[in-house]
Amino acid sequence: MKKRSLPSGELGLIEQIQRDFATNSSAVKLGIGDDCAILRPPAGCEVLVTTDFTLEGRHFRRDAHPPESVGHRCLARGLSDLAAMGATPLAAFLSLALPSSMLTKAEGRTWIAKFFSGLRALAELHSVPLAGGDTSESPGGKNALILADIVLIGYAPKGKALRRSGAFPGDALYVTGQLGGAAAELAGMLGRRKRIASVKTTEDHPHMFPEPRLDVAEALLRRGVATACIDISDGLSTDLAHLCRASGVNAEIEQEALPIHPLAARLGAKSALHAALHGGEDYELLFTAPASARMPTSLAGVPLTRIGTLKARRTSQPLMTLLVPDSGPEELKQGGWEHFAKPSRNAKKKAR
Ligand SMILES: Nc1ncnc2c1ncn2[C@@H]1O[C@H](COP(=O)(O)OP(=O)(O)OP(=O)(O)O)[C@@H](O)[C@H]1O
Ligand SMILES: Cc1ncc(C[n+]2csc(CCOP(=O)(O)O)c2C)c(N)n1
Ligand SMILES: [Mg+2]
Repeated sequence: MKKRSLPSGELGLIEQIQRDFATNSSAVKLGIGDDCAILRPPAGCEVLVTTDFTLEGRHFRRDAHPPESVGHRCLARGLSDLAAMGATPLAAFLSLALPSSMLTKAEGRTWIAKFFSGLRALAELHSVPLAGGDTSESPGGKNALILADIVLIGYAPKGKALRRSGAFPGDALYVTGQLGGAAAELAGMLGRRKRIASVKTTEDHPHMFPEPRLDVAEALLRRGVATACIDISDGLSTDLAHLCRASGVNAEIEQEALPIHPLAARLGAKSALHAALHGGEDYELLFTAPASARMPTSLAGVPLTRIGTLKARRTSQPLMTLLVPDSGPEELKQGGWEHFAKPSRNAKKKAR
């Protein structure tokens, strides 16, 4: 968002957003400015919709996260859900509640401008128009928080969207990219005394600037090989459990096959494994394909790693098993992020 015309009040901010996100996308027949947007999905496609909160104190901290990262991650969360189903983005909608001081004070206005510049950079990268939203003053006076909700509308050819429920016993299990990097970077950020003032590049920042795997998902859909898919937002162990339950299968993971992110590897073997299995917010894809399918080592420039195999559902056996080298199979418990868990549970997991 350009700094020359700083927003004043709700209408000023909306007009600024309208100017900065002007679009000539043929998918948006009517964008920001009326009671509803009018979208035009391509013929022969189904519409996919997802929504995600970005809440101060829960998903980011104003004293730890650069505002560009907050804007980027706000959109990335929704784009990653579209990628998980093989969908192509059509438009985004942003609902934003801001403390009133953020519009009246220069520091607050700068924060808002940087938030939007982070969001817009990712939107431009993936050609996603911002077609609407809502703006409100968040309650709480001096203690008011920044609350954002992003809605993503996407499309996929009729009947082709990938689901969590399509996997079969015997299928191979793959992940994109590397695991544990987001948790490792976040732990480093929360351990610092001051906010990171500016970042030179969005590359190699798995927590601050995750890269939603839209291109990989599109390539998977084109190849028609994936049977099921989910994105890793809450941690591999938790999201794999969702896929297993939805597909009615058990899973076996080979610990040694897990592609550990270098930032996690630096924490030492035990913490690195914990970050990779339970860390969350890596926004990589976890997908399945018949074991006989030929899978390339990378798709759309992103490495693919086979990390395990699905088994027939047996309630007498654990839903998920970890094959540990030199020790044998262990039950893999669902240990990722959970809202409403006791604060110490999620916090302890980060510190370990
Ligand atoms: N308050 C709600 N009302 C209706 N449906 C909801 C509500 N909260 C979640 N859901 C639905 O429950 C399902 C799982 O939601 P969840 O937020 O856990 O998605 P996810 O993709 O696993 O996680 P993430 O939020 O990290 O993307 C989705 O279909 C979602 O639309
Ligand atoms: C300040 C701060 N503390 C902790 C975390 C970690 N965290 C928050 S929500 C979440 C899971 C995904 O969220 P959701 O289930 O809402 O999609 C994770 C791993 C963070 N990002 N910022
Ligand atoms: Mg998801």
